[in-house]
Amino acid sequence: MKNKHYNVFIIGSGVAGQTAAEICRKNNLTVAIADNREFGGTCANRGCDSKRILLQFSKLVYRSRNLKGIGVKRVPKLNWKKVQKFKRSFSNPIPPNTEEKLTDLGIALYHQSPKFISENQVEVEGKVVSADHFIIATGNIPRELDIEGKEFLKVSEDVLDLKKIPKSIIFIGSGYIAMEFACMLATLGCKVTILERDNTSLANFDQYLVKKLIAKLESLGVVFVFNADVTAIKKLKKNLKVSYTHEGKLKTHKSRKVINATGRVPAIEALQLDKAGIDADKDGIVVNDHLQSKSHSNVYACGDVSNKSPSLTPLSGLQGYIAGNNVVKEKSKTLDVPCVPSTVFTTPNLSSVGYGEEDAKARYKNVKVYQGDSSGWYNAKKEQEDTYAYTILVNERTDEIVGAHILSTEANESINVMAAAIYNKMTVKEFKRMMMTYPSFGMDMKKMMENKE
Ligand SMILES: Cc1cc2nc3c(=O)[nH]c(=O)nc-3n(C[C@H](O)[C@H](O)[C@H](O)COP(=O)(O)OP(=O)(O)OC[C@H]3O[C@@H](n4cnc5c(N)ncnc54)[C@H](O)[C@@H]3O)c2cc1C
Ligand SMILES: NC(=O)c1ccc[n+]([C@@H]2O[C@H](COP(=O)([O-])OP(=O)(O)OC[C@H]3O[C@@H](n4cnc5c(N)ncnc54)[C@H](O)[C@@H]3O)[C@@H](O)[C@H]2O)c1
Repeated sequence: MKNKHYNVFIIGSGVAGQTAAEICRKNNLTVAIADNREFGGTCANRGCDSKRILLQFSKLVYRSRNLKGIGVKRVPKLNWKKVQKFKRSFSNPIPPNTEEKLTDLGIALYHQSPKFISENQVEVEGKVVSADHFIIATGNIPRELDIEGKEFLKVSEDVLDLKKIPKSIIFIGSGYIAMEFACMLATLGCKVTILERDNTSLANFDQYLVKKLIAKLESLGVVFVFNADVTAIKKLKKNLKVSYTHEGKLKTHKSRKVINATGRVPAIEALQLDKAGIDADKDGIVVNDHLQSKSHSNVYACGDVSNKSPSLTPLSGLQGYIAGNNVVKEKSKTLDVPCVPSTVFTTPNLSSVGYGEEDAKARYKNVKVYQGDSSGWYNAKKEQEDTYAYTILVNERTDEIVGAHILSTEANESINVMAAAIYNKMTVKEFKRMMMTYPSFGMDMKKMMENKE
């Protein structure tokens, strides 16, 4: 078997792996990167980017429907084949472009899953490769459901590649993935059923807003079954039959497709981490604030696969930057993330940054909760949108904004203003002093923080 040696061997070519690889290479280290799928990672190939391209079409249909009869004559009919072609015009070039970029930087590429065979060696493509440092950036993969008929389950990337809108679909789970796709497919005429094990959706989001989002999706035809425990899937002639228990009774529901949206887990199984003494738990590879493995100091982990959550693209990029720099100069960077904004890209968006109500109340003695329904406000009414609401949390002692949660058609953008405010420890008074454009959802946020009594 041939032997090779690099200063740094990186596993995974998503945003985390690529960011780390570029930093190491630009600092004149010899670098190799391995991926067992198409280069470029989840977000660009089969996640965020492709999703938002598809969602803009269902949003167009949704918004035209709201304005039908008051200026819009006909709701647009989509040519799904062309929508998919447009999506592929973004995703197809990702793997060759990524490979070209990395090769041009002088980085060696491997197209297989490496396996650790010792503390500083992996076996890949028939070679034994050793390295001074390893960076593991393998991301997350869909959680496997161990039920009868699991071979009939599809996952998020199958939804992204749908050749046509199915007549009916079941999502198991109601987190980010299920809610976004359920919204898209229901808007486009698919009968959507959600079977959720918990008693609510999006458990980590503000539940005052989640309730309103569930009601919105129900108005689009989505059927939610909470406290449902899926036990089996059986193939019928055209449909799949899902069996589940609900309130102590065994029930069944049929649909054309069944999507496993029960969460994503760290992609570590193929790596033989035990051979190198690298510790991992259910959240991923156990790392310190320098993203260095706690059990093996020459190994770093970054992105979704590290045990530092949440699993979102901007945080993976940041972690790749930290891991890469720490390989170049040990302990030069520390992960310190004050607040990470995120959005569930339903229509309307549910966006969140900073503390939730419960955590804010645990952290601060007195928390002022500004909460309300803004569906009667100009910005919602002009779009004929019936769902617009907010929860904003303020530390009463200092007047500092500590959390913001918004459900609106533009929440994905307006939450970034709130992220800047929280990051810079702005008080309500300072926030209100800022000039903003008019009319805008930004201006609305000042009004949200008015005392009603
Ligand atoms: C449908 C969907 C929608 C999403 N939408 C959003 C969104 O709107 N906003 C957001 O912020 N985040 C979103 N995410 C999450 C986001 O995609 C991830 O947080 C991000 O891509 C993680 O980047 P990463 O580099 O850590 O991992 P990844 O991008 O997953 O890269 C890991 C790479 O490692 C490779 N790999 C895995 N195992 C091995 C192995 N054994 N050997 C070699 N290579 C391996 C994989 O093939 C992959 O290329 C979404 C995810 C999904 C699935
Ligand atoms: N807009 C975004 O930023 C975005 C979009 C998609 C995905 N993501 C990332 O991908 C991750 C995975 O998304 P996801 O939606 O798959 O997971 P999730 O963790 O957000 O939600 C999973 C849901 O499935 C439920 N569940 C778990 N096991 C179940 C079972 N056996 N039966 C029924 N329900 C079950 C959970 O209670 C939960 O509600 C997210 O956590 C996020 O990090 C982000």
